[in-house]
Amino acid sequence: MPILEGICDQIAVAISNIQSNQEIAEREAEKTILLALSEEIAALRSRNDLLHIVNTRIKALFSVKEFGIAQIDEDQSSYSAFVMDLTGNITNHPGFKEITSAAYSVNDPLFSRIMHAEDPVLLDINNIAVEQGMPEFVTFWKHVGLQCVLAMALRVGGKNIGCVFLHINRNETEKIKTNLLKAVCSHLSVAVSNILANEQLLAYKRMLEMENDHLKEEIRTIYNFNEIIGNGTAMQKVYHLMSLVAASNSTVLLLGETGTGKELIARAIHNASPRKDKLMIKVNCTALPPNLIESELFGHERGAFTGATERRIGKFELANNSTLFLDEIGELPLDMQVKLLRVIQERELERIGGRNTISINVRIIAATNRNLEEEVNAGNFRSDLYYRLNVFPIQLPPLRERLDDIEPLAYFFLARYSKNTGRKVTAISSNVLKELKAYPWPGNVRELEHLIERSILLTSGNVLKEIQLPKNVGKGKVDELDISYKTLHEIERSHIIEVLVRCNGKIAGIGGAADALEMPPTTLHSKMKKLGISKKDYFQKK
Ligand SMILES: Nc1ncnc2c1ncn2[C@@H]1O[C@H](COP(=O)(O)OP(=O)(O)OP(=O)(O)O)[C@@H](O)[C@H]1O
Repeated sequence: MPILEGICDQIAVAISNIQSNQEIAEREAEKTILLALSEEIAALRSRNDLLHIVNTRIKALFSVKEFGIAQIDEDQSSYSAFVMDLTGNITNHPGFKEITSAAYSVNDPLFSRIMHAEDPVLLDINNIAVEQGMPEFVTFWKHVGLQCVLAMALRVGGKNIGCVFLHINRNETEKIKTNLLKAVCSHLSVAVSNILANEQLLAYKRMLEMENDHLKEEIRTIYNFNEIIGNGTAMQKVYHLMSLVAASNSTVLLLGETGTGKELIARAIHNASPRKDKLMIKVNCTALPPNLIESELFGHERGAFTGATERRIGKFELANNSTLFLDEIGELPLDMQVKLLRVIQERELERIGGRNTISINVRIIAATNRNLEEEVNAGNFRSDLYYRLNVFPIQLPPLRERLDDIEPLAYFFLARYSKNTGRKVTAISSNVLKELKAYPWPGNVRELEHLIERSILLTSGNVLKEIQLPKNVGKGKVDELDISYKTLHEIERSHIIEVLVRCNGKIAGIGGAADALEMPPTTLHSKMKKLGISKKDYFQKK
């Protein structure tokens, strides 16, 4: 017998060894599963990601037929579905949608039991009494014939955040490894918590984006920047700066290439300022010969100089309690720069030939397409005036850097000039839009405006299918391009027209354009004839 006992002992040891080895192997397998799961769970961001992982990994692990994860809602008094398995037949039952979209009280007897348990709770659905306060989905479970549901609380840092429900067949319940299920649930808890945090972040982001859109809209409407077209990033920056400076009295310096909308922006700033009830006064510093600029800006008394037959109020005085827009400030002659600086600093002026000092309250907006810093370094612009003007610079982007704005601008001008010309051109072909976006626009928005105006006149149907863009225009410096953009003939013509406008159309005699241009009236007449300048050019402009 002792031999038999010995054999039995050895068999027992062998069985025990086999069992231990099996357990070790199983534990190793579980560890591998959990490790893989934890890596996947760390990477997931959305409910769909979670659904995918549960469907592909966890379901098979515990022979789960269907599953659902519930979350405790923000108010902490109810719970509702976080994710639902939609792959099984249960989804086809009437009432599934209502049951899974409802919220239930965290104090119901079923949920309380799950939340207070440390281990998974096995629910035999047939035997659950539908007592008072039981959530409605229990009746639904009975109705659709679920056998057993294994429920386990989800917790993060000791705090209940929801629970998982696993539908399994009765004969599978024995095989469930409680410790593995608990470990999986702790991973699921982290996943649910991460997803909720991520969703909250996205919600904040969306809210901020909406607020931002709203603020942008508010800026555009309150400050009435509506007539300015273009909503791209570059223009958004401009609108933002405009809204910051509009209400103040600060001097604004608008910088940007020709035709980028400096005057438009100056008007919008004025219209958004407390001075909006008075007209903004504009002075174009290139339009007048040096000897007229001073009188233009500061006015003159009668008899102050030859030709001063009347007292003249200068633009500075006209702009009192309003805004003075000094366009092309970079062209102002050096001696005028000194005078301008003095008036800006002292806030008072004297008319030419006058004896009284006149106090003025003027807000200055200056604009230039020159690089004023370079002009200062070259000695063409006084540094002290530059610092006085450069209080709040706003740089306007060239059109070639605002590709997103080209289409809305083109349509804006299409609507404007179709209306003006009585044509019904309502669309722009995609080829034309492509061409517009590829062109470097040395003359910026003004050039686009003129091109659309011209093209409308040449179009017969209601779609703009052809445009004539200048050839061989590179992306070089705009100053260089300007030369090819405006001919000498055009410059001379527009300069003479400007002077005629200032001189009220008077050509000869004291205060006449010939005098201002320092040429005999006969020469001016013949030049006007050659350049095709007629009365309508300078009287209409006024
Ligand atoms: N964003 C815009 N939306 C609508 N129209 C615009 C826009 N920018 C410019 N324009 C139009 O383009 C033309 C030229 O604009 P504006 O005269 O303001 O440019 P500018 O930069 O002052 O030109 P310059 O430097 O040659 O004086 C105007 O008819 C103006 O209304």
